[in-house]
Amino acid sequence: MTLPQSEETAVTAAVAAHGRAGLLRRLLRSPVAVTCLVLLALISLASLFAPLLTSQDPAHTSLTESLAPMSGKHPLGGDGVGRDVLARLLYGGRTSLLGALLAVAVALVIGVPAGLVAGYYRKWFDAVSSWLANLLMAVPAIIVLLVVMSSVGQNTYIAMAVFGVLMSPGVFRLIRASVISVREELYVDAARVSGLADPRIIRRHILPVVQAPTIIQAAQMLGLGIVIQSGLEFLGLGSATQASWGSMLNDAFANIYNKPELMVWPGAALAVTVAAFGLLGNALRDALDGTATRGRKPRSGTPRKPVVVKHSVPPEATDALLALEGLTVSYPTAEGEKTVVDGVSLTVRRGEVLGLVGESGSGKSQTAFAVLGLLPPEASVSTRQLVFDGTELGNLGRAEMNRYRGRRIAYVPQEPMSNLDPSFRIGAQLVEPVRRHLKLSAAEAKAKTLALLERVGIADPERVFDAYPHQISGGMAQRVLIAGAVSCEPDLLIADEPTTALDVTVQAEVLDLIRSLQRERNMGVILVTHDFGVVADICDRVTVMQTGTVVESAPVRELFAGPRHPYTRMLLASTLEDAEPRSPLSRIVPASVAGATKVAGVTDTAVPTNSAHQEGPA
Ligand SMILES: Nc1ncnc2c1ncn2[C@@H]1O[C@H](COP(=O)(O)OP(=O)(O)OP(=O)(O)O)[C@@H](O)[C@H]1O
Repeated sequence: MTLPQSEETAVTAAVAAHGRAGLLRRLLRSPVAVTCLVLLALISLASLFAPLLTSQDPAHTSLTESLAPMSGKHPLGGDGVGRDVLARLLYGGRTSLLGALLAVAVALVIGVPAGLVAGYYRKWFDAVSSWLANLLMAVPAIIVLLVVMSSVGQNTYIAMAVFGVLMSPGVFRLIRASVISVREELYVDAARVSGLADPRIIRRHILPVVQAPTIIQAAQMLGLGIVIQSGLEFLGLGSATQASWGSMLNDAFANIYNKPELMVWPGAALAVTVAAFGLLGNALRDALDGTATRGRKPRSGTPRKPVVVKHSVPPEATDALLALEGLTVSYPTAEGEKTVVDGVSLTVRRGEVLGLVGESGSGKSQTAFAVLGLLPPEASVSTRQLVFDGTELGNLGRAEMNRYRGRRIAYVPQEPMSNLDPSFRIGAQLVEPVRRHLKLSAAEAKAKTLALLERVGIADPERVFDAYPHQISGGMAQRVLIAGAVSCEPDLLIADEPTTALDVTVQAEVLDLIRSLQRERNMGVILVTHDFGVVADICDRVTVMQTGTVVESAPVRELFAGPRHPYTRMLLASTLEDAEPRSPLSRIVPASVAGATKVAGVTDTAVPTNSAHQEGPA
C-alpha cells in the first residue's frame, strides 16, 4: 500500500520519469513548437546552403545596380551599393546565427560549470563567483560591446564572444539556484550516504535537473544574441565585408526614402528568427512543465551535508565496532551558538542493535549524521573520538570517508520515497553503488541486486528492478532501500526511524527484516527511534537522549525492568501499551472531554522500579 506521504512523491515521480522520455513527443504535439522548429530549420538550411541557392556574391558591389529592382538576376533587387539583396539575406543568416550561437556557447561554458560548482559545493567558490556574477551584471553590456567592437576592428564574432561572457551571470544564477534546490533532496543525500563520489552524484542526480532550465534559457538567449548583434551592425559597427541582417538594415535605413522595401527582408528575417527562438523557449518550458525541474518536492527536515569532525584524543583500544565519545554539535543562530548535541557518547558492537531513543528534537538524527559525516557545513562539530573498526573517522578526508559510507557504514532513511530519485529506475539506483564499491560488472551487479531484492521479501524482483519509484508502495520502497543499504555488506547499519513513514502492518515486517539481516550478517545497527515498542522488538541495548544529551544507557531488558532516569520513565510511561488501565474519570469531567483525555494517555502509574544499570553522561 502506498502511503499518503509517498503519493505526492509518486505523482512527481511519474511526471519526472516520463518527462524526459516524452519531451520530444510533447514538443511535437505543440503546433507553435512545430512551426518554430520548421521555420528555424528552414532559415538555418537556407543560410547553410546559401551558395547553392544563389550564385551572387553578397559582397560584390556594382554602382550601376544601386537600388536595382527585382529581376531574374536579383530576385529581391539590389541594395544601395548594388549588392544582391537575396544573397546578402542568405549569407547574412550565417553571420547572425553563428554569432548568436557563439554568444550562447560562451555563456553556457562559463555559466553552467560555475553554477554547478557554486550551487553544489557553496563555500568560498560560491561567494567569489556570486560576487563576480553580480559585478558582471552591473556592467552596461552595450557600452562594453561598443568599446570591444571599436577596439577589435569591428569583428562581430569577438563581440559576440564578449556578449556571451556578459550573459554568463544569468546562466550561472539559474543553474546555481536549480542545484541548490535539488542538492537538498533526500535522494541526493541518499546517494552521498551510499558513498557515491560528487562528480557521479552531479552527473546522475543534478545535471538532469538543470538541463531543462538550461535549454529554455539557451533558446531565449539565442534570440537575444541575434537582436544585440543586429543592433550593433545596424549602428555600423559590423564588418564591412561580411553580410549580416544588421548591416542590411543599416543600408536599408540609409535608403529608406528611396527604397523602403529594403527594410522588409532583413526585418522579416530577424523578426521571424527571434520570435521563433522565443516561442520555442516557451514551448520547451511547457513541454518540460512538471518534469524533474518543476515537479520536485521541497525536502522536509534537516539539510545534511558533509562536515569535518575534529578529534583530539587518539582512539582507545576497544572491542566496539563504533566508539563515539563526547560528540558536540552546535549551530550559529541569531541568539548565538545553539548546542543541539552535547557530549554524547555511545558504543556499538558487532552483531548488536543499539536503539537511540528520545523525543523529537533530542538530537538523535544529528548524532547519527555526525557518525556518517553528513552534518551541514554550518554545524560546528567536535568529538573526543569517533572510531569505527579501529579507524578514527574524523581524520579521514572526503574521498576516504566516501569509501566508508555506503560500503562499510550504511544508512536506511526515514522517508523511503524521498530517498529514491524519481527520474531513475530502481535497478539503476541500486546497481550503481554495488558496481562502484564492489567493483562488479554490470551483469554481476544486476544479479546481486535481484537476489537482494528477493532476500528483502520482494516477490517480483525483476518488475521492481525495472520500475520507477512511483510504481511501488512505500513499504516496498523501504525494502528497496534496505536492500540498497546492505548490498555492499556493511559492518554498521544506521537506520533513522525506518518505519515512521510506513503503516502499522508494514512496520512490523520491515523491523523483522532489519533484525534478520542484522543477524544473518552480524552487523552492528544503530536504530534511531522515538518508539519504545520498536526498541523492545529488535534492540539489544538502548541509549536514551534528552535535549542533546544521553541520560541513560542500558541493555534493553534492564531498561524496561527498571528505568532509572525520570525522563526515561516518562517516555516509557507515555507508551500507551505499557500504561495501566485508567481509573474512572472524575465526575466533574464532561463525557465529551473524557475520550480526548484517554487518547492523550500519559500516566506515571506504569513506572517500574529500580535496577542497577548505568546512567550515561549528561
Ligand atoms: N541546521 C540546523 N540548524 C540549527 N538547528 C538544527 C539544525 N539541524 C537540526 N537542528 C536542531 O537540532 C535539534 C536536534 O535535531 P535532530 O534532528 O537530531 O532531532 P531528533 O531527535 O532526530 O528529532 P526527530 O525525531 O524529530 O527527527 C533540533 O532542535 C533541531 O531543531
